[in-house]
Amino acid sequence: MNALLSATGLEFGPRAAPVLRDVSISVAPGEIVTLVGPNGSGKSTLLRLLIGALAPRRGKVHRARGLRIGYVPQSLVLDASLPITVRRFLDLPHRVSDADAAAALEQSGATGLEGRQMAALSGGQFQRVLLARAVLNRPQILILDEPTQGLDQPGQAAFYRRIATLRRDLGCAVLMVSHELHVVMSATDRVICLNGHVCCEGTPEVVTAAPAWRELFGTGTGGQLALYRHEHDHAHEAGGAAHHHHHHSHAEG
Ligand SMILES: Nc1ncnc2c1ncn2[C@@H]1O[C@H](COP(=O)(O)OP(=O)(O)OP(=O)(O)O)[C@@H](O)[C@H]1O
Repeated sequence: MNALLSATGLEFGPRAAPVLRDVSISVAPGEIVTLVGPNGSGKSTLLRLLIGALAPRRGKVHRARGLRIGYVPQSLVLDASLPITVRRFLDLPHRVSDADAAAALEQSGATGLEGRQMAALSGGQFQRVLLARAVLNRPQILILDEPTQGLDQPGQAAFYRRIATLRRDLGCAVLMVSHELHVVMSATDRVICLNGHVCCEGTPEVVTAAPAWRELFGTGTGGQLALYRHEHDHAHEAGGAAHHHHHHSHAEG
């Protein structure tokens, strides 16, 4: 397989208490891969190793030659005392044309926000602007670290639909971290469950049946997933009724 991005035998953190041990991963062109795992299981660290922001103690990361990565970090704290408009934010770190900025905003569902102050955006708008900045790089792979953090459930669902559309339009692969298991499962080609090491990986169906998954997330998840899939098969993509419906079927189990 010609992976866009891959890693083998990654080790990170102190030997006595490794954050990651023997982690191998690869992402093929066009696929959507989701990393799941408990807090502190090394998901963000793995993404940062893959983009080259951190160096592993052992192991290797391989990026396809000239690979264009669009990275959306888990959080970005902007100094509210330094005003910056969305348009100027999109010029960081490289200036872009107005046409490219407008196109990226449109692709990210943030049309017309150019003149707004970054500090005045809602959480959902902020995430979409971060996504627009990642899209500007014409990425072959989008790497998203908990992109829907702080969004309500309809907001999350809309965000994942947008990711699917972007994947189709840009032809890019997507590697993301998420805690929203039920939504992720419906929007993902492959799931990798991380807990310092790769516990299990595969299609959503395979992973949720794995004993390691059940240990981490309990058997309730399987039931919720079945419910979600059932509803999802009935295809109600947009509209408040669908969200309402989903909300009920995803009560904690
Ligand atoms: N540069 C670093 N050096 C050493 N340890 C680190 C470094 N960065 C993070 N860690 C540690 O690695 C562990 C995993 O952190 P990480 O942020 O990767 O987890 P996560 O799975 O993304 O968690 P969450 O779901 O809470 O976001 C944490 O214990 C953290 O303190």
